[in-house]
Amino acid sequence: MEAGGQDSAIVKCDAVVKTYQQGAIQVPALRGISLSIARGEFVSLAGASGSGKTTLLNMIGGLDRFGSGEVWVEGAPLSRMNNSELADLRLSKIGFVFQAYNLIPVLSARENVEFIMQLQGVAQAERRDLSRQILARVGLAGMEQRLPAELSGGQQQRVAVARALVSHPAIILADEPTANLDSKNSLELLTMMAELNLESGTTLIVATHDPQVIDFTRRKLVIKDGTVAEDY
Ligand SMILES: Nc1ncnc2c1ncn2[C@@H]1O[C@H](COP(=O)(O)OP(=O)(O)OP(=O)(O)O)[C@@H](O)[C@H]1O
Repeated sequence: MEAGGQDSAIVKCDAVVKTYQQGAIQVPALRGISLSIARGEFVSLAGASGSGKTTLLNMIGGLDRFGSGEVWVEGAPLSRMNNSELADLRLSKIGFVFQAYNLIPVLSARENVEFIMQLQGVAQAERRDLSRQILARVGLAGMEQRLPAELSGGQQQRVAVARALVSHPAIILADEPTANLDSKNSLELLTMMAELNLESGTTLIVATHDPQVIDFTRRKLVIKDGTVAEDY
């Protein structure tokens, strides 16, 4: 589907299939996912455990390869990128809020936020400035020097969101960002993400089981057995 890259979608998937190989067994995770997400949308990916939400985020984020179909990010087809091009795409366009990329425990909140910018080659003075601003923006002014263990779960998630946001990625992919948060902290985090979405036009794609998150997002894609079962 060559035209997939030409329209205004920031993320587009066409018939994406992903099968994991576990020893001799093939585990189908995505069985033909097609979707289109416009710039600036705030979308939840809902669905039962094992339905394929995390796998889909991994495909969109260029973290893993799909078997067939195509994923376009800002019009660029990921299947045609080599690993180093995928790494560039992740670093330049995508912010991740994933449990698997938790905060680095020996780095302060500020250092955690600066880490990605360091990889991106942002100069130190600018890193300081930007990390201070974004931490203030997520309500953590005065806590910049704290280690993750010295912050609450909700505050740690705010640092993770700040880290994902600091370099203004076009897209933020979040996997269960409210896991381990109570409903008050979840709502605060969601409100903050929604404000940032409106202010900066960042596209947010959030995989979740949490009904509070699903209610909150403007668009909901329900994933069932590796396909899009509902889009409303
Ligand atoms: N690395 C892997 N190797 C083998 N099978 C995998 C792997 N990762 C995921 N799967 C399988 O792929 C399917 C989809 O998994 P996925 O993690 O995408 O679901 P999910 O909707 O994110 O689930 P959850 O809500 O529990 O996180 C499941 O059957 C899962 O067991």
